[in-house]
Amino acid sequence: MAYLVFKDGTAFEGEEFGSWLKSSNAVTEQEVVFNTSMSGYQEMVTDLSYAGQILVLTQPQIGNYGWHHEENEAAKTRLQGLVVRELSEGEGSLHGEGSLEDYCQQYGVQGLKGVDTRALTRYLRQFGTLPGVLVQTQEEALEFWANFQGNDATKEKSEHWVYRSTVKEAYEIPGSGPLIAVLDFGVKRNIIRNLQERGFRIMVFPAGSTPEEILRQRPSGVVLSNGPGDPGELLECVATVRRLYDKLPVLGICLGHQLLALAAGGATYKLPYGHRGGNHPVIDLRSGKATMTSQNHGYAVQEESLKGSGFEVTLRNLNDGTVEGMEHLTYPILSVQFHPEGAPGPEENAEIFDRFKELVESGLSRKGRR
Ligand SMILES: NC(=O)CC[C@H](N)C(=O)O
Repeated sequence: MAYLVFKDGTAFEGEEFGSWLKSSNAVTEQEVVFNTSMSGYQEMVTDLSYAGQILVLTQPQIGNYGWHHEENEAAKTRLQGLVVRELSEGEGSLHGEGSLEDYCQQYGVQGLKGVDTRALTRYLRQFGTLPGVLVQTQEEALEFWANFQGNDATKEKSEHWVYRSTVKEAYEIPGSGPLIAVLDFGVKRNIIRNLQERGFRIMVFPAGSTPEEILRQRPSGVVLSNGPGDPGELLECVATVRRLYDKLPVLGICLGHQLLALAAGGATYKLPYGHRGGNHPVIDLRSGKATMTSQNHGYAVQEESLKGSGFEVTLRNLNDGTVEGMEHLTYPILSVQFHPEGAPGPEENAEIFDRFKELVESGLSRKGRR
C-alpha cells in the first residue's frame, strides 16, 4: 500500500508502481493537479510543463495502448508522481515499445494505482490545487506535515525548472524557410514539429539565453514555448521577452503567452484548480467560431491588467470566461493559453501556426520593401 496525503490529513490509498525512493527523507510536497483527457497519457507524462507535479488522471483506464517512444514530448519526463485508477499493461497495443509502467520505473516517476480518482478529483475541485505527499506509510505523511513550514519551495522550484532548460546550448534544425528562434522553457516536441511542417529553419535556445544571443542569429520570428512554474516568478524570462517582443513576429504558447502579458505590463493569477484536459471550449471573439482545445495550465492572464498594454483579447474560454488568446494591436504578436499542437481530436487549432507563418512572411516582405 502507498498513499497520497494532503495537509489536512485526507489520504488516498493505492498501490505503488514506477519508481519510489526508499528513504523517507525524500518525502517532499508537490502540487497535485488533475487532467480529464481520455487519452494522451504519454504526451502528458512527458510534457515538461508538469515538472515537479503529481498528476491525477480522471480517465479510469490508463496505459492501455502501451508506450511509443517517438510520441514523447521531451527526452525525459520531469513529472514527480502519477495517480491512476486502473493501470493497464498495454497488451492491446499493436506497436507498443514498452509500457507506461516501464517508463515510470525507468525515469523516476512515482506511480500510485488503484486510487479512487473520482473522489480525489472532487476533493481537488473543492479545495483547489493543493500540495500533497506520496508516502509508503501514513506516519511518514503525518510527520512531514507536522514539520511543514509553508510552501516557499514553489518559488525556488519555478526558477529552477525553467533554468534547467531541456537544452544547454542553442541548436539548429535545418529547414528551407525563414529562421525561427524557439525559446525553450520546456518545449513540447510537437510544437517544433508543427514549425518544421511549415518549412521553417529552427534554432532552439535555452531559456536563460540573452536577447543579444537570440537577435545575433537574425531570426525572422520568435516562438515562446510552454513550460512549468508560476509565470509571475520568472522575472528574468519576462525581462528577456520584454526586450524581444517589439522587434519580431512572436507566437506565445501557454507559458509563452503568460510571459508576453507580463512583459507588456499585465498580470497573471492562479486558477482555482487549473485547466487540464482535451475538451476545453474556446471562442474566437472576432469570428464567433468555437473550437475544442487541449489545455494544461494552472495560471491565467488577468484580463483587466491588459488595459493599455497594446494587447487585445481575441480568444476566451467558454467554461469560465478566462483569457485564452491575445493579439497585439501594433506589433505582429499572437498568443494562446491552450496548446494548438495538442490536437485533441480534429486539428482545427493548427491554424494558429499558419497565422504565425503569415505574420513572419508579411514581416519579411515589409523588410524587403524598405
Ligand atoms: N503548459 C504550460 O505552458 C503551463 C504554463 C504555466 N506553468 C501554468 O501552469 O499556467
